[in-house]
Amino acid sequence: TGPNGGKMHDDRATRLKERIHRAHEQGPALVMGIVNVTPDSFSDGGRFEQAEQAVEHGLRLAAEGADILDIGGESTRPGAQPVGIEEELARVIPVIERLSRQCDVPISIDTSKPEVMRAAVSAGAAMINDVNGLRAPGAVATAAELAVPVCLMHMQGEPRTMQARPSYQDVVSDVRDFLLERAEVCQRAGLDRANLVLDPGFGFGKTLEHNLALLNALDELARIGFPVLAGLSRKSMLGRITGRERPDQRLAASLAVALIAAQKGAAILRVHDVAETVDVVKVWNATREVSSR
Ligand SMILES: Nc1nc2ncc(COP(=O)(O)OP(=O)(O)O)nc2c(=O)[nH]1
Repeated sequence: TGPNGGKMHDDRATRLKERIHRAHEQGPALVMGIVNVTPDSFSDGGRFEQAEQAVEHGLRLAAEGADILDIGGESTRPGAQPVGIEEELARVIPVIERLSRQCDVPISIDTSKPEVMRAAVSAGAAMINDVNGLRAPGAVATAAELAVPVCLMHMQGEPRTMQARPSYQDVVSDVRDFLLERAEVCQRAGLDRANLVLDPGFGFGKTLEHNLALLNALDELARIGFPVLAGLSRKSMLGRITGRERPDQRLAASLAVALIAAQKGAAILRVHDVAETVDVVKVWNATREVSSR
């Protein structure tokens, strides 16, 4: 990207950082729409069809009111197999390039690989979302160099094995300590504290009880001093509670936990169902304004 390209990214990243902090300090929560560019997320079209469908999906979520679009090329579902760098780049970069040109909703790259972070920001992404908390070699240095908002998420183990036997001394304090330690490491490496977002990682090495304890303690996490991102949408924990086997049957449960997370001070809600979640946040926000008059 030329100098102005870089400038554009900086502006988008700076504006996004400010919006995240406003959501953290005074609400309402921002809605982050999920755009998965993984073979299992679309009908078995080829590479081009996949990118087309992902761009269309992103544009639809933007039209529904998404404040951020989270683009991911590697499934992190329990049991998921890792994806190589070239494959991940081939999936997400074309989508980010097209989306960042066709709509002005800021884009977040959902990746743990430094090379993908760099290429995605060059292609127009304004945020990094790392389920691995920047623990890959070179990830912290790369994020420091890119200087965009970064979500640090807690995961116990790795997607392939994390749900085998999750165990904690005390899940809330263990997760909080991990996130604070990652935030410390990032700040020591030169990341701007104002760019850091923390995420307890619902479903990432947690039993249902662990997930519910973390949801109940979300206000405690939100008081640590960093904006909090909550990713609960359609997750299997909701299936356990409601008996809804299929993710697309979990809209009501997803909206319930989105409201709970918003009320507990989450700054960003990462969801599949953008239009519905935007309405939930609007209704909640309207009641807040009345009470403050
Ligand atoms: N920051 C953050 N990023 C995430 N990325 C992927 C998934 C995986 O969610 P899953 O339902 O397995 O798949 P997806 O939501 O990508 O369809 N969850 C999170 C999360 O909770 N927080």
